[in-house]
Amino acid sequence: MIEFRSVTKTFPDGTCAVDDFSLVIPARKTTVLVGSSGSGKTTLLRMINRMVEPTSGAVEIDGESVLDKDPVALRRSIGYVMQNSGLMPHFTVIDNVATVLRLNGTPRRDAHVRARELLDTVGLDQALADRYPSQLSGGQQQRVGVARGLAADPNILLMDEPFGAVDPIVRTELQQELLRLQRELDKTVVFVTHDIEEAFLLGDQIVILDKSARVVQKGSPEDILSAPADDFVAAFVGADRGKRALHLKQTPHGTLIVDADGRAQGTLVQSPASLLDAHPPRAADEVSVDARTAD
Ligand SMILES: Nc1ncnc2c1ncn2[C@@H]1O[C@H](COP(=O)(O)OP(=O)(O)OP(=O)(O)O)[C@@H](O)[C@H]1O
Repeated sequence: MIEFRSVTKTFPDGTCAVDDFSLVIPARKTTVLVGSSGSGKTTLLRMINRMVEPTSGAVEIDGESVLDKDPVALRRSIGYVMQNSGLMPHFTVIDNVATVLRLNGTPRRDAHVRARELLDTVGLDQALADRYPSQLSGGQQQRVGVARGLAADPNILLMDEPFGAVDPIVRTELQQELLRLQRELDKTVVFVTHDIEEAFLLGDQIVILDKSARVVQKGSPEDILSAPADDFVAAFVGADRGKRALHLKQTPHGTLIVDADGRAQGTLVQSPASLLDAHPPRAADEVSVDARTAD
């Protein structure tokens, strides 16, 4: 478990990136920090591995302040994946993945064996092992970045907009891979994005941030969608528009589900009434219809 307690970060130029931020990040779940540019997401992430130190307050991992840990050892024990992969251009793929293991003292041969296993883990062809980063596509580079982040088998994986710079198709592929990896590896993942769709897809816990990392709302995707805390969140998650604003439409052949533009999104395969009879709701978010999507 990671915990922020009343954390503030003011940079030397006076910029207050984070103001009195508190949050519990549960172990073995994915927590997504989502907010617009400059809301302090990266600063929060970097305070976990001490790449940035708080001005006041505490960041704890399993009850121990990160400030009591050796910063280098701490950084090597936490996986970190950046937007532009952050690979070393003059290192081959295999050497990039093996870097942390080598720094931790693993002999070269063993580090390479483990690095090759990691290429499999992230779905990369072994044939790419001896290439340089510039000889890979953006999506492949991000996979190498993830493999490198996982190399030391960290309990915690920090991911800073890791799929921000790849095209939408590859992005969807990488998101699905991350969901698969998370099911297999069971890490504590802290993921930063400004994309609410990505947050809803990947997050067990979503934290919506405004300027200076003010927490506007936190909860599961269901919590947030069913009860947006205010107009800012409702607008941010698009609860009232597009494919999230769904209506039932009766047709001669059955009930359709249409979006805000009237486009068919799916069919109703079980009526809400029979669903409710079978499973009385405990919370508003459980009142849902079983829809077969059109695409
Ligand atoms: N080293 C620094 N010195 C001064 N100000 C900084 C520094 N790093 C970040 N900031 C400022 O702190 C604020 C938060 O930055 P941060 O990078 O954490 O936001 P972010 O939400 O991750 O943004 P983005 O989505 O654009 O990456 C911004 O106003 C930024 O300009």
